[in-house]
Amino acid sequence: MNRRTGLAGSFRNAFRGIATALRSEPNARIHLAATGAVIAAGYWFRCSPGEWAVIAIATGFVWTAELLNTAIEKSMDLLHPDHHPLVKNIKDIAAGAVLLAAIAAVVAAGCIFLPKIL
Ligand SMILES: Nc1ncnc2c1ncn2[C@@H]1O[C@H](COP(=O)(O)OP(=O)(O)OP(=O)(O)O)[C@@H](O)[C@H]1O
Repeated sequence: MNRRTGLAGSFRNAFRGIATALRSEPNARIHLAATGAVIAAGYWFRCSPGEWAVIAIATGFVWTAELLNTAIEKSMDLLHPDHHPLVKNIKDIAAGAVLLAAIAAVVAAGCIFLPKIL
């Protein structure tokens, strides 16, 4: 924690970072819509506390991957704006992390909601 910023300032900066990602990344807005849909489904199907815990972990995992991916993309754009095969590898690997997190979240959602629907 930055002493001059303080705890409230650190939270403000973190929320500002999330808002920046939401404004600049279409994928982050897709995650936001998906998060809203999953929360609505959780209420609709009256999920148990254990199911809510899985939903929270899976959703947080996807958001964490997306925000880190965005930070890596922006870092690379700042450090090396020109086309470079290594930048491509770095960005593709970061995007791969988001994809894996999203697949895991879809599997978790399927395990929770499919038995309630079928
Ligand atoms: N400087 C670069 N050099 C080489 N390839 C790049 C470079 N910038 C982007 N790319 C390629 O284009 C893809 C998309 O990069 P971009 O920075 O536009 O992210 P994005 O469109 O926000 O993608 P994402 O869906 O991963 O968030 C990268 O995964 C990479 O394959």
